[in-house]
Order: sequence, then structure tokens, then C-alpha cells
Amino acid sequence: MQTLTPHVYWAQRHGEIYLRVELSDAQDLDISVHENTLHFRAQGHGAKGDNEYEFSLEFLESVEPQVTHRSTQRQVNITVRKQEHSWWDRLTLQERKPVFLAPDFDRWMEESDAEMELRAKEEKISKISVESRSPKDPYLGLKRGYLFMYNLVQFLGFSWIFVNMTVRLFILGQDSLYDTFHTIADMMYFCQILAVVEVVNPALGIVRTGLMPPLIQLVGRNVILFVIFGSLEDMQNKAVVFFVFYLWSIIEIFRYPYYMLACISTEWTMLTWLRYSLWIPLYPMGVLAEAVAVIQSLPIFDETRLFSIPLPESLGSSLSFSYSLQIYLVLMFLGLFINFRHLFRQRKRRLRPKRRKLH
Ligand SMILES: CCCCCCCCCCCCC[C@@H](O)CC(=O)SCCNC(=O)CCNC(=O)[C@H](O)C(C)(C)COP(=O)(O)OP(=O)(O)OC[C@H]1O[C@@H](n2cnc3c(N)ncnc32)[C@H](O)[C@@H]1OP(=O)(O)O
Repeated sequence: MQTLTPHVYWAQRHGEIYLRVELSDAQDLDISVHENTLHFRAQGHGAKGDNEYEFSLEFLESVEPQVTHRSTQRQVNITVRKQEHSWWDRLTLQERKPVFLAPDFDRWMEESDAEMELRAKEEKISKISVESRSPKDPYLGLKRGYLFMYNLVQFLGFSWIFVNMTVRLFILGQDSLYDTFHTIADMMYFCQILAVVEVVNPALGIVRTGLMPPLIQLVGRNVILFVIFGSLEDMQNKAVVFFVFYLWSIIEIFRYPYYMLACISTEWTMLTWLRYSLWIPLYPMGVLAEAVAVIQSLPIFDETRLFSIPLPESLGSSLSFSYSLQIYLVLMFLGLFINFRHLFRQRKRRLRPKRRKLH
């Protein structure tokens, strides 16, 4: 039987050499590396039919003596590991390329492409190792689902409020300012009662933010909604209701979609910018509108004696609730300062230009 040479195709990476030997149904494979030379011998079906095929290749640089190979119906794939990670100018020590050897264009890569592939692999490995070091939260999916639904409901609620008020303003003009409460209050009650969740979430560690800012926001809004507007009928027809509700709803139609996207690990730059910028004019305007509402309610509380604290006769009949509200007015500006500072820090953190990676 004649000994023949099969066609061999090769490609390289920084760490490996890949050889593809064109031999189908190869049997009795004998593949080894001695003194940096690969010896191949096998029985199989090659270019010259069924025969014994063999070849030797002396490599340009040092390789590991262990080789791995896999024989398929159509070919034999051999992987040889380089001893040092480097890019070779050619495969063999001898400068003239053996006639049976050709590049494997299916796996061929130029050095720069191979470097990119290597870097991508390294990045993937380091990402996996970082992920495996940080313990996974088994309830993450559940938490995200719950937050997404909560934010969606709030978004729909505040969108309804905003659209309703805007349409009424266009149709009824100034008249719409005076009956905002009767059209909007039920939805606002619903959204603001639901907003208790925003204090519960950080308290239970479901969202990572401080407890104080959401608490200030919740107490601040609910005092205005339930105590000032809800309990005083005389306040419900005032234009200030329109301004308070409108200012609250504008920010929420950007804030809740921003959170919804965060729940699905997505970010829209424009939305992030709006969420962390619109509060700059809206928050002081909102607090001012709320302060106007509190001031307008003072004489009504004095007159109606609603929520007044009964006193012993020697000290007068009762202490008007308006005194508590005057203290609350001071607290409002303290609350404004705390939340303004909090939002300013959040803005700096979220809108900070991301550092470019240097390779
Ligand atoms: C102790 C009682 C004291 C009582 C004192 C009473 C004084 C009352 C004064 C009150 C004044 C209130 C005035 C106010 O009512 C006026 C207005 O609202 S006017 C309209 C304009 N308003 C605004 O712009 C404020 C809007 N509101 C907010 O921004 C928030 O409510 C606020 C609490 C102020 C800040 O929110 P937070 O601390 O959560 O900051 P972030 O939004 O940056 O979130 C931090 C990270 O948590 C993630 N997060 C938060 N919530 C959710 C959620 N629902 N779903 C998913 N993820 C959430 C968020 O993504 C952030 O994550 P990361 O940092 O990874 O991005």
C-alpha cells in the first residue's frame, strides 16, 4: 500500500494552532508531537482514495507536546497549544510552505481580529467571575415584576390626571381651574394612597434609596391632599388645587416610566435627563403652591375650628389647628431643602458623563 500526504489546512490564535486534515472515516490515528514536530499517520479516505496517509510539520516556535484531536466522518481536527502566547509569521520552521499545507479560511483570522476575539473572551470571563462573586438575589425577578407593575399603575394614574387637566384647560379655559378637585380628587387619592409603597420599598430593601426623602414627599403631599383639600370644602374650589395637582403630575409622567425602564435594565438618555432635571423648576414651584394652599386654609381652620385642640377653660376654649399648620409651613421648607439636596446628588450621580474605557 502506498503512503500518501493528505491536504492539511491551518489557522492560528495567540494560544493555539488549528489543523484540519482532509481525511474521511479516518482510523488507526497516530498523532504525536516530538521535538516540536507534529507526526500524523492514519488510515482513511483522502484525495487518493482509501490509503494510509501521513505527514510531519516542524513548527516555527515551541508547542506543548500534548495534542488534542477529534475525528469526524469528513476530517480530522487537531489542536496544538503554543508554549508562549504569540502571533506566528508562518506555521513551519522551514520557510518554504509544504505543498500539502494551505490556510483554513473558515477559521482564518488576522492578528488584530484575533486580539479582539481574545479581549472579548477575557472580558466575558472577568464579567462571569465578578457576577459569580456577588451573591444573586433569588427574588430579583419577583421584585422587578412587582416594581414594574407598581410604576405602571402610577404612570397610568398620573397620565390620566395630567391629560384630563390639560384637555379641560383647553376646553373650559380658566373655569377649569376652579373645579379641578371634583374631577381629579378620586384618582389623586388612589395614587397618593398607593404611594405609601414608596416608603415601604426602601424600608424593606426592595429599592436602594434612603427612607427620609420618600417619607418627606409622601407626608408632604398627603397633608395637602387629605388635610387641606380633602377636609375643607372651601378649599376645593380654589385655583391653587389646579396648580398643586398639575405640578405633581408633570414630574410623575417622567419619573415612573424612568423607573419602569430601570426594572428591565434599560435606559433612555433623554428620559433620564428629564427625570433628573425637571424637578429643578417643578419642586420649588410645587412647594410654593402647597405653601399658598396652607396659607389660604389658615383662616378657614380658625373659623371652622376643625381639628382644633380643646383646652382647659382657663386657657381659652381651643387651640386652632392653624397654629400646627404654621409650624408645618416651616417644616415644608426644611423638607424642600432635604429633598432638593437629595435630588441634586442623585442628578450628579446619574447624569455624570460615563468614563470611556481605554484599551
Ligand atoms: C418625617 C416626616 C417629615 C414631614 C415633613 C413634612 C415636610 C413636607 C415638605 C414636603 C415638600 C414636598 C413637596 C412636593 O410634594 C412637591 C412636588 O412634588 S412638586 C413636583 C416636583 N416634584 C419632584 O420632582 C419630586 C418627585 N419625587 C421624587 O423624585 C421622589 O419622590 C424622591 C423621594 C424625592 C426621590 O426619589 P428616590 O430617593 O427614590 O430617588 P431616585 O428616583 O433617584 O431613586 C433612587 C434609586 O432607587 C430606584 N427606585 C426608586 N423608586 C423606584 C421604583 N418605584 N421602582 C424602581 N426603582 C426605583 C431608582 O431607580 C434609583 O436606582 P439607581 O440609583 O440604581 O438608579
